[in-house]
Amino acid sequence: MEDRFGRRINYLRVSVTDRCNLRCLYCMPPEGVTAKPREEILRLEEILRVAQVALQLGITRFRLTGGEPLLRKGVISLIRSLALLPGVEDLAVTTNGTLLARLGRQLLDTGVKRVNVSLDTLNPDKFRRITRGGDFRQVWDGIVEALKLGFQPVKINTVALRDYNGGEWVDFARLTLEYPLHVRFIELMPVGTSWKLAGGSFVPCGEVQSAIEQELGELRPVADLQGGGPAKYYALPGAKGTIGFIHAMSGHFCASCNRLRLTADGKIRPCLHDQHEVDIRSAIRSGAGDEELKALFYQALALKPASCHAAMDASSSGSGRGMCQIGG
Ligand SMILES: Nc1nc2c(ncn2[C@@H]2O[C@H](COP(=O)(O)OP(=O)(O)OP(=O)(O)O)[C@@H](O)[C@H]2O)c(=O)[nH]1
Ligand SMILES: C[S@@+](CC[C@H](N)C(=O)[O-])C[C@H]1O[C@@H](n2cnc3c(N)ncnc32)[C@H](O)[C@@H]1O
Ligand code: SF4
Ligand code: SF4
Repeated sequence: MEDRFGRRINYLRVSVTDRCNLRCLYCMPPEGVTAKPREEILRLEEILRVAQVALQLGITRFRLTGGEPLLRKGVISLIRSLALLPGVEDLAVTTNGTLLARLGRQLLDTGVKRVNVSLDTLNPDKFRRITRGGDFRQVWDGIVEALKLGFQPVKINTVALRDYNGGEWVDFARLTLEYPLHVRFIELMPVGTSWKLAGGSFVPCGEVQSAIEQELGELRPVADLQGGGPAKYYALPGAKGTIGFIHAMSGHFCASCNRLRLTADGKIRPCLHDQHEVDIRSAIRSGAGDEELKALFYQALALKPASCHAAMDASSSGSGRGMCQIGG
């Protein structure tokens, strides 16, 4: 599929649940988000149906996200079915890692080869603070298990937050010397309203890169790692892993955007930062055929903006769905 700006769209981010077992302060409000009633959430077979239609349209890469995707009942069997669909070239999961030690083996057996794990601090107390109660050890054990099992690449997503992990960027970078981990620093984005709690901690990736280079020497650019995302990758001399930067705010990458999103409640969302959505759930439930569902994808494609400068302005008030409801 190609959109009206000539961008090739071949990637669908699928949010399989709006629930999460953490409440990261920039993603969720302190009281959590009221989960949608179960009947509003796409059933597993409905997600598969959407994926089958997407494949017919040339979407070949899929990422499961959420909320916390590994919390969704039946997610392993969903992933196994997705992996078996003809034409799927890339299937990956973005997770907070809390269930990875437990489910890693089953996940690998589905055919998924790579995982992205979110981790914003290496300090258990800070981790508890940022995630409002999470256990650092669970996530770290999950990451170690993923490496042991042979997931490749294992990427770490770290939102750069001056007041919360400002002293740790170099420690994260050092991880790539010791482990074949790919640490990506992400700029905080104004999505929903919760990000505002951490808004004052926004740091551009350039500053993180300078801090790392000052301490550990120049970062050399490396070829893109396996993936379909916007990160730019670098490495330290002799490192086993890489360091990536996702300049979502300071140098956005909309001109090469390749993706659509499917929310847990069955809406195709053309852009992370734009409130437009196309309801595919109602169509599926009223018995629409593949051609009608394809038409909804084209409708979403037509709504895809060239970029979202206004919404991505850090001074934006933020509204609409939060990251945990869109899937990042
Ligand atoms: N602005 C913007 N941010 C995005 C987009 N896609 C992913 N991100 C952000 O990038 C961060 C990492 O996303 P991941 O779920 O790990 O996915 P990815 O980086 O696309 O994955 P790879 O395929 O491994 O490259 C998250 O904070 C996302 O919100 C996008 O299209 N636009
Ligand atoms: C919404 S989470 C969903 C998947 C899973 N629960 C996890 O944390 O990996 C996906 C990604 O979005 C990132 N994220 C959430 N809110 C963000 C924000 N306001 N700005 C930048 N990244 C954000 C998280 O750090 C995570 O890496
Ligand atoms: S970033 Fe992921 S783990 Fe943290 S609250 Fe949001 S959905 Fe949950
Ligand atoms: S902000 Fe929207 S257009 Fe830009 S890269 Fe993200 S999803 Fe694509």
